[in-house]
Amino acid sequence: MTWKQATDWTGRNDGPGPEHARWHNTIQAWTAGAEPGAALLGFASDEGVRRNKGRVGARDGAQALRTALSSIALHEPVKLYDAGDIEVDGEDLESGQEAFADVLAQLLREGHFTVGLGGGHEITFASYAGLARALGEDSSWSLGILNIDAHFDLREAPLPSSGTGFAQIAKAQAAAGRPFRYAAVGISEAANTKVLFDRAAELGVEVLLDTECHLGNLQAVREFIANFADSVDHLYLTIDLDALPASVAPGVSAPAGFGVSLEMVREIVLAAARSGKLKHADIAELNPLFDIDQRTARTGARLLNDLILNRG
Ligand SMILES: N=CN[C@@H](CCC(=O)O)C(=O)O
Ligand SMILES: [Mn+2]
Ligand SMILES: [Mn+2]
Repeated sequence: MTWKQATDWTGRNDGPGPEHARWHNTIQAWTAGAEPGAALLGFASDEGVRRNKGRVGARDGAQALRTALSSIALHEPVKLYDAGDIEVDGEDLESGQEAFADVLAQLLREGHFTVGLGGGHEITFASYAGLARALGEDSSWSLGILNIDAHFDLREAPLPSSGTGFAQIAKAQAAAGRPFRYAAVGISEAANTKVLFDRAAELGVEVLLDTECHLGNLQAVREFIANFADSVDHLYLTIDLDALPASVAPGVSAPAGFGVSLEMVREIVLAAARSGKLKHADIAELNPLFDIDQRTARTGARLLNDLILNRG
């Protein structure tokens, strides 16, 4: 594991001052004790997708998201920090997740809103571990996990992977005597076997299918998110870009044949951001090797920008 703290931010520059603000001339390298703001932490990992027999390349996802964020214009003052990347060494995913959790816990304790940049969806167990560390090891808090994803990622497998994250979290929460509160939104019946649906039911997972997530159903979807957020102390939002249609997000390991529209995913992201409960978010599965003209990276970057600017 390596913590690469310095990352480059460059982009179109139209001049000085807040009227020309973009991400690249606003974001600063994070230093300990900085005034609270939104802090990015990358997780450069291919190992979860490799173990899950997917097409690898997500390791470079965090940097591709930064490139896509760079020239996005900022219309209001915002404190943005980049805490760099935790780089997984070879097959040692577990040390990387541990290191990510450590740095994330420090950022959370310093009062930042934190944003994890994957990497495959194995980032979710690292995010959870960091949140658990920052919230404390007792059982006095409840954490709601809102996953926008075509997949449950509730696999039982000999090794942790990008497909096992929420099963790992369920076990860790049970071991700590805390409830497992998991809402999965955008789930595809075609992309999850009956075994996975049965496991989700056993674990009390709250589910919205991809076919239910459309703008005609906006009120019900908003209520689903609001009810879920109301029922927990803290919210963690995780966005797997493969929830989006393959035309919008081709640069992922497992592109969706149907998918949830970008408008709808943005509504879900905004509902989570405005809940007043959101502590941490991450975005996963961007694989630049399969992206077309930065389509997936730009979509992910826009969602992150809107999430960060709409926190309530
Ligand atoms: N991160 C999760 N990935 C999916 C991959 C499915 C596929 O390869 O089709 C899963 O394990 O279910
Ligand atoms: Mn996933
Ligand atoms: Mn997925």
